[in-house]
Amino acid sequence: MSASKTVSKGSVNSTTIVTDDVDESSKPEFIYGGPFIKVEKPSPIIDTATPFNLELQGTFKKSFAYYSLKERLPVILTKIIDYLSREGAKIKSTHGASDEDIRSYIQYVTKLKNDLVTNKQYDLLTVDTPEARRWNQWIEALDIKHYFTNVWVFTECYVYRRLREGCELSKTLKNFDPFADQKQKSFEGSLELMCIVADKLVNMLSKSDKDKCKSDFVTLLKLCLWANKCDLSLSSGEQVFLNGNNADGKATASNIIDPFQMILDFKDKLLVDDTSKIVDQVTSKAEAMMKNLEAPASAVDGAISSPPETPAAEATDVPCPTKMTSPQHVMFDIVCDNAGYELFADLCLAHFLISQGIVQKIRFHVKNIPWFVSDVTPVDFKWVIDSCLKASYRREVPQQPTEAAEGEVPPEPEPPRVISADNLRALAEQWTKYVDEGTFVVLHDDFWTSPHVYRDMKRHAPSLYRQLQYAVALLFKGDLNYRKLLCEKNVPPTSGLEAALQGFLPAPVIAVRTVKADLICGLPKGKWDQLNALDDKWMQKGDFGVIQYCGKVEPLKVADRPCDQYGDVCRGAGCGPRTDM
Ligand SMILES: O=P(O)(O)OC[C@@]1(O)O[C@H](CO)[C@@H](O)[C@@H]1O
Repeated sequence: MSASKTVSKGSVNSTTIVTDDVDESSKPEFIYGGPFIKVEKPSPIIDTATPFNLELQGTFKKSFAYYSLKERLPVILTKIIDYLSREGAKIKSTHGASDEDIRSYIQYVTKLKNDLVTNKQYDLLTVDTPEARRWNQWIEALDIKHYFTNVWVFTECYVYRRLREGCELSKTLKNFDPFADQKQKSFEGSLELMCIVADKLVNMLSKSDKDKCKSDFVTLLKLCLWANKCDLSLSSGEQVFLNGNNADGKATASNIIDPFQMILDFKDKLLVDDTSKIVDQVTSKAEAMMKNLEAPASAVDGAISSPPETPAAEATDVPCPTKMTSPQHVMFDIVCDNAGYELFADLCLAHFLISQGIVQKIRFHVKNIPWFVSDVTPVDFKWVIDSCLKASYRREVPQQPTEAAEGEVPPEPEPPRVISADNLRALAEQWTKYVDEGTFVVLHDDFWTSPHVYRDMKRHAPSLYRQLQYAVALLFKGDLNYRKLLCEKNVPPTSGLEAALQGFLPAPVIAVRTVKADLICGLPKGKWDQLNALDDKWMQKGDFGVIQYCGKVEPLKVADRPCDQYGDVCRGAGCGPRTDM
């Protein structure tokens, strides 16, 4: 490891990036009463991969966390700086910002990047909001407050939270999303894929027999999985093409990329496939819940579907969640990941579940603030549906001519295949209705943009935990959710999901994720070694995927803590009419 820091030019638009090792061992230190002298301190960086059963962190030099903090995240920050410099005029006119506002944000991001690459201690947030104060308490409670030395997920979340703070501190940039353009471009680049999927989805929506329904449900789960390849944080903002190789990934004049065909082509890359179990369990649990809702409360074994002693409750009031032990609706929850094509795929699954009558509501959990470049925010949720609604697309693809047998007249050429946005627009129209009538509910709890792993949700966000307990199942999309489900711990790859969740059991968990970080569970014995032998970077590329299920659930009892809104005076109802329970 070099004794002194070297600074070299980074690859992105000539912005300077510190590219040597994070090395704290040779910093001069002041000894009281003496001159500045060199004090050798042990380097925090260890030349190894993350050992099993430890949390991922940037100090393991052979881990993706190290590479990510050293190379990827600084590039993401540099791109924001470049974007602000390049598109300053546009940003100023959209947000009514001044040159000074843009300059201040650039300075803010530049300092953040320098602090990251030199492994400084986290700064406290300076905005004064209850949520920022909570962040500061979490930071203050840490034993280790350095970017590389603390747990990777904390550092990454902290960096995205700080990016937000830069906007919060500005008078004019409060609604600025530094990733909005990238998300938009990625959506536009996937338009043809969405048209192709929409054309097939319309044939899955009319009420079908049990077998077809099951096979379509399985297919849509797999569609959702491979849509998770389209993640702009892994690619540092570059557009991702679905069939792997970015250069070859574009559809050409005569070639169509069909996401349904990809499901078949990628069969061997799906390392854990619990889809059949998921479909059986979700459908039977949903059926049981539906019966429960239809039956009068007294007829249902032990279930209190409305709270006891609620004389003043309005018929339209939803009982207080602290007392309610069964939900008001049969609901399926999607903890979303990326906007654009991935959200589109989630909406397709949601639409299918509603139209087949499997559940009555879908709750989409999204991020409150711009997050990991391409994660869905409430604004993104709306523009994705609106953009589908307005989509205009048409391409005629010539069909391969059929060969004529020797001596026979060649058959008439097939007419070209027409790919258009007609069905896409029709679907989006229905999604708009679903949103308006509350069949699709968009929720954005602050917990999703906290640095906490899901084991700790009950402690940090008890109301959210309780809210999740009413779901038939929780579909966690993507790699970041997976890391938080596994408590950011490099568990032995053959350990089961239930053990890895460490007690996070609000409702059945479905984890759907392409592998983009070096942790995994549920693999068959020997598989991990076999994949490592073929490519030691296989866990960093998003080429492989898992669809995993844990059906173990903690029973939902009357809460032992008072109602969030009314405390001890809560009479069981009166928390206001809610659509999300
Ligand atoms: O959650 P997603 O979108 O599937 O992936 C998020 C991701 O790009 O971000 C992390 C690093 O920034 C990685 O774990 C992962 O590759």
